Amino acid sequence: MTYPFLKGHGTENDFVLLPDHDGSLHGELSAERVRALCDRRAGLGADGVLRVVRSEALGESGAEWFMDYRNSDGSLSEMCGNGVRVFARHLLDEGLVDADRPIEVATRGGVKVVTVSGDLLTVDMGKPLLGVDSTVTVGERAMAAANVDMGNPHAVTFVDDLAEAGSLLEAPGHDVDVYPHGVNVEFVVRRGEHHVAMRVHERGSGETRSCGTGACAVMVATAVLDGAPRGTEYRVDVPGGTLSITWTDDDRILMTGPAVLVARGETDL
Ligand SMILES: N[C@@H](CCC[C@H](N)C(=O)O)C(=O)O
Repeated sequence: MTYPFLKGHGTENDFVLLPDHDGSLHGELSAERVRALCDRRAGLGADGVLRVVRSEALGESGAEWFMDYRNSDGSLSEMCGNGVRVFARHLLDEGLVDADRPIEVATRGGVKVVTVSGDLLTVDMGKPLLGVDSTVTVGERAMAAANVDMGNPHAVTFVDDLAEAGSLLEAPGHDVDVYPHGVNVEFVVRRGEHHVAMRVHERGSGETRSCGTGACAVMVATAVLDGAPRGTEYRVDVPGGTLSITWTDDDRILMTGPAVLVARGETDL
């Protein structure tokens, strides 16, 4: 069976997009197929898959389009911040939405609203939830970590040097009582006023070059430590680029960054 695909990325967090407007792929997209698509040697290679489907085809409501996100190991996640921007870029390129109007994208973590300004897209990521702090471990070393839920779970730990995260070939250890469904772990260093840099180990995908929800969690944890007033914009550098993030007066997180599509073709699913 051949199937159309696109390849895109947001700050080098890369995705295979599968346009499936009528939802006919539903039973076909097994975890095994997702792993095969994301395989960087034997497949197309990606950190995750974005299935582009009309909500009504899934019996969902809330927005016309639903982002069915899968990690590269085939697992589901509630949300993908970079993915939402790339998803919206695809809808724009295909003329399926209007750049002058807010674009609504339903996700397992609720409806996200995207606005467009040239090459940059801003996502209203919703309200962050601060949970119980815990520790993450790298090798023998335990590090205190802030707990920020951006629709998906994050543990944010501050370090003096990003090399302290180690190779990240293996997932950092985490407290399973605090994160029973696994966690994305961010390591953060200060770069300047309202400016940080991070590395991330993503649940289900390993180390990636960017994580949008992770960058938002990092911004929230940093702003709390700083006692920063609402409305302060933070710059969060990731290995694949830079995201700008603001915590608004009405307790919402706005994330701005690029999203590009780089290829299209057909794949043997
Ligand atoms: N890269 C994404 C997050 C993808 C989901 C994550 N791995 C999880 O399992 O929660 C982003 O840009 O937010």
